[in-house]
Amino acid sequence: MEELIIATKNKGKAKEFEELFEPLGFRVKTLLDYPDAPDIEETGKTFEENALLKAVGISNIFQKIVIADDSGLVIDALDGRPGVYSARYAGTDKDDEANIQKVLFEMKDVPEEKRTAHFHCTLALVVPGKDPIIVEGTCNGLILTEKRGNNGFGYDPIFYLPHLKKTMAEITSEEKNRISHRGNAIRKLSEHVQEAMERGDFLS
Ligand SMILES: O=P(O)(O)OP(=O)(O)OP(=O)(O)OC[C@H]1O[C@@H](n2cnc3c(O)ncnc32)[C@H](O)[C@@H]1O
Ligand SMILES: [Mg+2]
Repeated sequence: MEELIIATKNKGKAKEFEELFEPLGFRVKTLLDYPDAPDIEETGKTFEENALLKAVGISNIFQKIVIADDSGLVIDALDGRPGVYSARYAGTDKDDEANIQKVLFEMKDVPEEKRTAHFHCTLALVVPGKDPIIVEGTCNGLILTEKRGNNGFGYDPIFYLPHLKKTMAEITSEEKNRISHRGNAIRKLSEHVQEAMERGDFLS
């Protein structure tokens, strides 16, 4: 079985990558399996720049095929914030609760029809010695005024999917993978990964 390294330390993302890539015949490893891997600073101004920084940085260390995910919540009424700063919006890195409370506070006077938002995911696939491949996925929704549901991670409890009448934290991970920004991006990328496998890029 081919091993795929995902350059993430986010447990929620790691679970979704496993669920989406393992049925395709890959053994998914993340940086949670390599605790000594360095933190790559996300100094980019776009999702693409940060995804590339993480994928290239980790691929250079392991000399293996690496995928990185840079993602976030883009809220129209907040001019696109938190955007690339989604993980650290409230200051400390990856404090989901503080990030949600900051968004809810900033959105407190925004009427329902203006609470539109989307999740964005950019994936970078780096095969050593080859040009990187970039794909994107999005998922549209509305920002609620309070949290609902316990599944998922990050901003899922305040991200409402009107067609399902549920938040991203009230649906199962199978349902989330079918419709999410990450699911959509991974489905696009999986074709490139299969092609790399057929070319023999995984043999090293
Ligand atoms: O950089 P890595 O190690 O992959 O993990 P991270 O959590 O820092 O990931 P990002 O830098 O890409 O920041 C993305 C943030 O956007 C939010 N986010 C991304 N995808 C999400 C999803 O599917 N559901 C809810 N929130 C999400 C969440 O707050 C993440 O921490
Ligand atoms: Mg990050």
